[in-house]
Amino acid sequence: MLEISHLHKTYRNAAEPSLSGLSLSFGKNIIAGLLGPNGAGKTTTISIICGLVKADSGSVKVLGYDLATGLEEIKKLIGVVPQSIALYPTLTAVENLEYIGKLYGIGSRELKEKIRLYLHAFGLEKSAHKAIRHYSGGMKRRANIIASLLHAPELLILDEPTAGVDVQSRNMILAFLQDYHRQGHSIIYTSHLLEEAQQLCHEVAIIDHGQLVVKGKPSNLMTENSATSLEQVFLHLTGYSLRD
Ligand SMILES: Nc1ncnc2c1ncn2[C@@H]1O[C@H](COP(=O)(O)OP(=O)(O)OP(=O)(O)O)[C@@H](O)[C@H]1O
Repeated sequence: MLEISHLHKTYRNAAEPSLSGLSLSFGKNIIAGLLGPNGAGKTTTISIICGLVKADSGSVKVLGYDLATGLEEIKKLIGVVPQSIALYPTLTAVENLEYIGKLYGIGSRELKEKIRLYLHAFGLEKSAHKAIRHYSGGMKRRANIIASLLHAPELLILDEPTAGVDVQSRNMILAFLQDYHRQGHSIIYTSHLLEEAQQLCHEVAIIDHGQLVVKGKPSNLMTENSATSLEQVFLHLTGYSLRD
């Protein structure tokens, strides 16, 4: 589903590159984890994949389409859940979702039904007509995910979807991701919660300083590094020094 080759990116006025020849690939129909310490380049990579940021060089293929020539096709096939909440705070969940669904050209009957189903699935039906600014952190995150699902993306990309939410919301979000995968979709997600990634992901790529450190199945990485957890593998390979 994803092939990244020799990706370089240095932001304007930045002293250091954010990506320094990153190469990695993930096969189709898996839950993949993109992991790394703060500043490793995860969000930059996601932003390039979805066309928000332009790489300086290198190539990216998403679901068989080359980013350089097929961005419009790619946009139709992927859903991106950003780290920050991308909803209008003064609008209700239904108003936000209707607006986003219309941007995707979804017919109004189908859209209403999808919104109803997803609000129910994400436990938000009672707050459907409440302004987003009155939502709790967990509710905002759940609504943020629905916004990226309305067009039924083949590949769902989520940037720290479970950051800062309570255990109940986290549990719900992870169960949804597993269900979405079972329905035949692919998922790429980033997280700093390595126990979560170990349980959820079929494959993980650990990146640091804008380069791939290692990629593989969590269980294989643990065996290869004589570790009993993915967190041990992560610390072993990326070190203990603070990054800020
Ligand atoms: N718009 C920008 N302008 C300049 N530098 C940036 C910009 N966005 C990110 N960076 C820098 O690029 C590097 C990689 O950042 P990025 O956000 O991709 O890392 P990350 O792995 O997602 O980190 P985190 O886990 O903290 O979210 C960091 O050094 C960051 O400061």
